[in-house]
Amino acid sequence: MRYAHEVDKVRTAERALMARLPDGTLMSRAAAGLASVCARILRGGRPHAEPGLGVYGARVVLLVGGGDNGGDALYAGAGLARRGAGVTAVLAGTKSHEGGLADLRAAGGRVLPVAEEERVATAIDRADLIIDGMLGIGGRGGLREPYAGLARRAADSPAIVVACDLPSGVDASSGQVAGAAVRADVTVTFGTYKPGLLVDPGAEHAGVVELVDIGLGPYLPDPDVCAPLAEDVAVRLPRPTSESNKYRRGVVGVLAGSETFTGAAVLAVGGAVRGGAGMVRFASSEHPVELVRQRWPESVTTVIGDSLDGIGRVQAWVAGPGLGTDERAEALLAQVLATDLPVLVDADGLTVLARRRDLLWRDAPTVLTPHAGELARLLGTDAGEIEARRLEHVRRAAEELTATVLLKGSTTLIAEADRPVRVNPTGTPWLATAGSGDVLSGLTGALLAGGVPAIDAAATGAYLHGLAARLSADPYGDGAAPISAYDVLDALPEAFRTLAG
Ligand SMILES: NC(=O)C1=CN([C@@H]2O[C@H](COP(=O)(O)OP(=O)(O)OC[C@H]3O[C@@H](n4cnc5c(N)ncnc54)[C@H](OP(=O)(O)O)[C@@H]3O)[C@@H](O)[C@H]2O)[C@@H](O)CC1
Ligand SMILES: Nc1ncnc2c1ncn2[C@@H]1O[C@H](COP(=O)(O)OP(=O)(O)O)[C@@H](O)[C@H]1O
Ligand SMILES: [K+]
Repeated sequence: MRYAHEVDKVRTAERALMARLPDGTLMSRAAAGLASVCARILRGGRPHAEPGLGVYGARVVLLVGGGDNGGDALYAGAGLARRGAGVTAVLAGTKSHEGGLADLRAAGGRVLPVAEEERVATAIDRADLIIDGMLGIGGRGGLREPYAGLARRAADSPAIVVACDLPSGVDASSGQVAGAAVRADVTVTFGTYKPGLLVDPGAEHAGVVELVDIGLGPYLPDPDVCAPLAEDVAVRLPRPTSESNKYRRGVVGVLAGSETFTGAAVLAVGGAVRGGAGMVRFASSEHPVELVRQRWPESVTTVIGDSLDGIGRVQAWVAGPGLGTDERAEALLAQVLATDLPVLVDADGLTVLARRRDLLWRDAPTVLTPHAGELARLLGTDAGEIEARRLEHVRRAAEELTATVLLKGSTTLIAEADRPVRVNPTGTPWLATAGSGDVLSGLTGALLAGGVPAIDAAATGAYLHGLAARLSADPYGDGAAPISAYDVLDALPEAFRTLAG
């Protein structure tokens, strides 16, 4: 698991640790870690194969802000200068860290005030590696000048950009980017991950994130956000044993589809079948039932009117994809939510819930899987607000709706009240294709029916779904192609194997 802490918690832990250490120890640990990652990059090691020219003679530019983030960059620059790099510090703050500046000068580094525009521009354009030390966890809001201009120039340079602690302009606690921000190839972060490095839009500005241990661990409280690694997810996968039978593996009920929308039902049932359900019971009107029977003959289907009576026993429900939003849909959804079973509500089901939030007053686990537009309807705000501050909104939704909320999008987030928000690390933008969300609902429903707790089912479902999409869009890791929701379904067995293997 990768754990992330918000700024106030990082600062409290840093204070507690600093009180036990000689002055400057933490900064020198941070700077040494940063310098060693930069040296590795210059030598051509992972994660970058280029430029591989070594540290000696490499042209390194430091973008230095007025705070301690600039101090880290200056000390790291001094370390690289001592190994033979040609280091130029561009001083962009109203002041600069004195100790760091003295160390860089003593190591033979060059210093340029930001006002020397032409020389600064030339240095950035010719750099092999740029360290962004403008703002760290002290940054607030979008970058102001001259930082914003330097960030733009760095983006146009062919140099590898390494962010110190976090890309300047990214809000450390939320991942919000309010205006100009640095786009890094690699971010070297200190002590713990920051939520803004894991959650978009911040995450996509951070590139590959490397954590440098500065000894903060024992002083950090529970994390605010965490991102599971493959092994964390693998242990949660339900696996059949010799004791298993189809009922014990979990029977999932799927209430989806309507005369108008049939495809969503076929895809949701497919997700449940491929998600490892022992049996899928599908309830809908005539046309979708006919199509599901043709495509998934292994499912048990029932044509229903406005009652679910006689469907048979299930251990969890998936309700909503293609269901419609009329009174019949509302009545059926109400019946599902009146059970004491885990229920996942998606798509049209969420639109119905936006006007019937009372249906969520229940004791059994409820998982909601909205995209930003659906969550906006549920919370009475607009999708742009949600996209800009995903973390805040997914937390708010989990609390207000008393449910496990999986917010889909460029980084899928999963929240439950009083627990760290989980960030899904898999996925690809190619997944943004109609119907792929229906696959996720069926898949997650199968995990719920298999007895996986709601937050783990949602996190595991999102992980497998994103992995299947990657395997299908870019199976050889050498170039991606567009995929359909069906391709995601077809890649699910491979995703399970990859994870379990
Ligand atoms: N503490 C420790 O033990 C350790 C800390 N470490 C390092 O310290 C870093 C935190 O350092 P920090 O607290 O000095 O804040 P930092 O991010 O450098 O700059 C804040 C300054 O920027 C300014 N500013 C803010 N927003 C702005 C904007 N949008 N656009 C332009 N300017 C803006 C703001 O100025 P103001 O607006 O207040 O005038 C403020 O003065 C941390 O990330 C890590 O790298 C490591 O060494 C490990 C040990
Ligand atoms: N920019 C993106 N990057 C990665 N994944 C994305 C992006 N946008 C959407 N997705 C994913 O694509 C899927 C789309 O689901 P959804 O919006 O419900 O579509 P549908 O309702 O048509 O099935 C979700 O799993 C979502 O997380
Ligand atoms: K930075």
